[in-house]
Amino acid sequence: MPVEEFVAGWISGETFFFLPHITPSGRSLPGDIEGVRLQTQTTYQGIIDCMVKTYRHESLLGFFKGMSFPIASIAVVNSVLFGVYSNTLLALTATSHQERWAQPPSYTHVFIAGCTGGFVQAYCLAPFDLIKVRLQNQTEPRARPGSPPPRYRGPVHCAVSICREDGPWGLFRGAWALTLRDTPTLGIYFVTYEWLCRQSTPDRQNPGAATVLVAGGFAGIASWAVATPLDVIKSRMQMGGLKHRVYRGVLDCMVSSARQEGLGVFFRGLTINSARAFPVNAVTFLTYEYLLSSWG
Ligand SMILES: C[N+](C)(C)CCCC[C@H](N)C(=O)O
Repeated sequence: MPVEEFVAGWISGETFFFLPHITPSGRSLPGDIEGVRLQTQTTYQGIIDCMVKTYRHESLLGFFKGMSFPIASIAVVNSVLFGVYSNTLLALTATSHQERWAQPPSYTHVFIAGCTGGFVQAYCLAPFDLIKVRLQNQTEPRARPGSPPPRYRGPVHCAVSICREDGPWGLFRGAWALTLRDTPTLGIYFVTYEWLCRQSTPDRQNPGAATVLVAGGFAGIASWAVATPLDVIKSRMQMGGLKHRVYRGVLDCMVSSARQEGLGVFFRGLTINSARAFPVNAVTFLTYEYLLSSWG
């Protein structure tokens, strides 16, 4: 099993976060917290309102809540996604990454490989994502003398508390919704990327850097656009049992959210998810392709 795809996925997942001087405010972290809060809480009127309130109550640090853990986990998860995707394509089409532009696989194969990568990565992502969502939903201001301490003191404390309260399986709360979100949408992710690259590149040639950036960015937007309804459900299921109500399952969560808040609930966080998806995925694909081609 070729491992360079896993390594390239590992590095490319992280690159975006190491470019703060190039994209000072483009780091995806603030956007991420707004998305999660808009989806799970009903006190915000929109992105701007959520940002203003977060800043007022929690200062700038509020925007970075729950992010140290995901940054560490992004490398692992991206490595699993790209590694499993590429090795599944290898199994289906008997072409290695280097041969793939010259002998392009069918879109069906790309879709199946993307779904497989998405399915496997969802289970690696589940505990990290749960901890992120739980920490991001803590709206208490930073600890002040005399004020009650927040429920979770940090990622490790959060993980330990969940294990203590719900057992180790508690870390996989919402994992099924996450799998439903990621399996088809990562198929769409790779199909969009391949399709856009092939549209703007002469037959059987490697795409240029600009093409990879644009195709990667739009692949991110397309997959987030389709994933947003299930992203809302996933975040709500992960918060179940805390201040929020417990749902009997994915369907129950969908029906009762729609009944109480209207169909618009499924599009909460869509704008912010798409805005962060473009730069993150443009850089991810560019780094991935660059690394694999330079390793020959
Ligand atoms: C499947 N889903 C849409 C959820 C994510 C697809 C893109 C993955 C990328 N690491 C990102 O964070 O944007």
